[in-house]
Amino acid sequence: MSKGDFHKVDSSTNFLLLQKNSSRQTCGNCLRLFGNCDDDKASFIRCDCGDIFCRRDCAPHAMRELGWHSILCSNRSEPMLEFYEYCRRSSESFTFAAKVLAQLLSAMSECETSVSKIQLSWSEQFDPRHKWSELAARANWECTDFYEFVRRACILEHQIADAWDLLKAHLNNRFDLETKTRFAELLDFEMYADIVASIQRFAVAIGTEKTTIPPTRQSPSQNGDTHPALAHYGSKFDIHPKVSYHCAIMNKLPDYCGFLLAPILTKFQHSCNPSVQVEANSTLSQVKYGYIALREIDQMEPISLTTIPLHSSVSARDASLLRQLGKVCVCSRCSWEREDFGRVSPEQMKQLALQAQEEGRYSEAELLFHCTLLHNPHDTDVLHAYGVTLLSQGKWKLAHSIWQLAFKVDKAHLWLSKQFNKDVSYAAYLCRKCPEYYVSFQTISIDEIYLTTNSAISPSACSSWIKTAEAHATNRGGWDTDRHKSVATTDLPIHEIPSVLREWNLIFGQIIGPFIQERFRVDGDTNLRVHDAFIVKYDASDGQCQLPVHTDQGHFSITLSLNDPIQYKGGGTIFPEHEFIVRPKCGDFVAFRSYLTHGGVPITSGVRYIVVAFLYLS
Ligand SMILES: O=C(O)CCC(=O)C(=O)O
Ligand SMILES: [Fe+2]
Repeated sequence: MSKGDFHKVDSSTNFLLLQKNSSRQTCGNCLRLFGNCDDDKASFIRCDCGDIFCRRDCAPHAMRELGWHSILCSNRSEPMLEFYEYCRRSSESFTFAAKVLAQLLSAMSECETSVSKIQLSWSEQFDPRHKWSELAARANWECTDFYEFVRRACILEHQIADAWDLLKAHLNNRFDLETKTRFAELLDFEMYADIVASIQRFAVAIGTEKTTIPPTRQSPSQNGDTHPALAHYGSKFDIHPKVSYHCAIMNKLPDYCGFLLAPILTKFQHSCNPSVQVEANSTLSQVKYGYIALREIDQMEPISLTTIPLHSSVSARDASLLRQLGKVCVCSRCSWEREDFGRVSPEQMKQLALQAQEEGRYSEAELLFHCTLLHNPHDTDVLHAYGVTLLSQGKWKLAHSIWQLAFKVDKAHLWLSKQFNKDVSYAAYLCRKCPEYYVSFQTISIDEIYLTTNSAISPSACSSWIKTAEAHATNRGGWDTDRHKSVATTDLPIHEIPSVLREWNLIFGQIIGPFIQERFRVDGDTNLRVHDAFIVKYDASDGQCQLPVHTDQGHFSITLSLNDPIQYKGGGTIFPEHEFIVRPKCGDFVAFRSYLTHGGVPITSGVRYIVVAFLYLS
């Protein structure tokens, strides 16, 4: 499989289970999250018990006469209320298992599948050799006393028997005689205990939301094609209240909403350097899922996924795995972190570095790339990735020099040659002892946000830049929309438009450079360089009209208006933490430190053109 390939898995035995304590409005069947807007409110239906379902797809499926939710609904059922309360106090695995059982019963009521076929397929898929009570006792086992372990397992055995009694009492009331007879073999303690054990062993936490940290603007080629949900899938948690998986998840994952139980999870081995991650499609009433390759996977290489959260140290991961699977991991990442370096080949080091980079563990990635380069100093792909990791840590100067060095090694490298051309296109500004500039300005905030006020660039130059950019866009078949990954603008890089580049370099040397040096107190003899500079087009009627809140890549950023705010409605650069929107007039710019959170306010009519530049000191 190549990196990013998605492999769909066909299986009828997949279950999505909503985390019951989830306070948000989530469909109990497909886990879709509903917002507060009127459209969302109209698209779900609330059962009297409080659970909600998508009105169109999931409600007819789950709430029909023998739908899984109707089978388990606590409304007007004393035993069911007691069951849920008991599970809350003992183990949530019992609730999840009841849902799985109800889904099996519901599927049976719809087709002619025999009970024995369902039982057989369950044991083939989930291999229920392990007793839940022992699995759960091990999951909570911090002491080494075997008798204590056995004592706990006995208590847990009583718990599952009590839970089953309550559930069975409800199901006995719920079904008529004919249905009971038909389902008899499934309404069996052994089957229920097998389901609980499968959940304990194999269910993985899944989430649907992205992180709330403001993204950084990065170009796609710098970061590879990271899958957006990387951190959110494929982590497994002990489903037992004594192991605080709420805390485990809340601390380590940005957000999540439930669990997936699927046969494929039983087939792949765990690795702390996994080759795939599981993805579930939660928009349909039926669960569809598959796995996505996180890197190139050789045909002979066994596929692996993670069954624990990966953001912890090797000792914490060892402890989780021991509790979960009764063994420790010997993957290359664990060997590296245990400082057993002899077991890690240079190729594995490279892979670990790339993994660390994708997961945002940049200092670890830097060290790994460094060691990889000791073995092979001329690997230009590694040099490229090494630069990206340095850049992500704000080491702009070092990153650019590594790329320049790498370009000298391989002048045919596509990305490196593009970067080289860009670097040599932009003039550097050499900071002086006493910079001179004639721009008047206003201070917007004590956090050093400055707005120029006397048209740093003439309005006629601005309109000629717009005309040239539009002509350039027409010639090349349109504006660029994918130069930046997480926060994309509709833009054109300045270094690709020669006449604009010439004028930019003049203005940068005469106005912008001295202004930045003076306002931000940059030492003399330091070079101020351009990491990226581009013309952005916001169009209210077509394409992009706003930019989400983010931080930039550089030491300083500027946003320069190429047309006047009267030519559009809305717009401007917003600094949400300062509760301020800055709207420079044509030819003026706002300058700030790139780490300040900011965004582009939506325009509601007209077109807004700006120049954005990210600058760094070298
Ligand atoms: O629209 C704006 O004023 C902000 C643009 C910006 O922050 C960017 O392109 O990085
Ligand atoms: Fe920005």
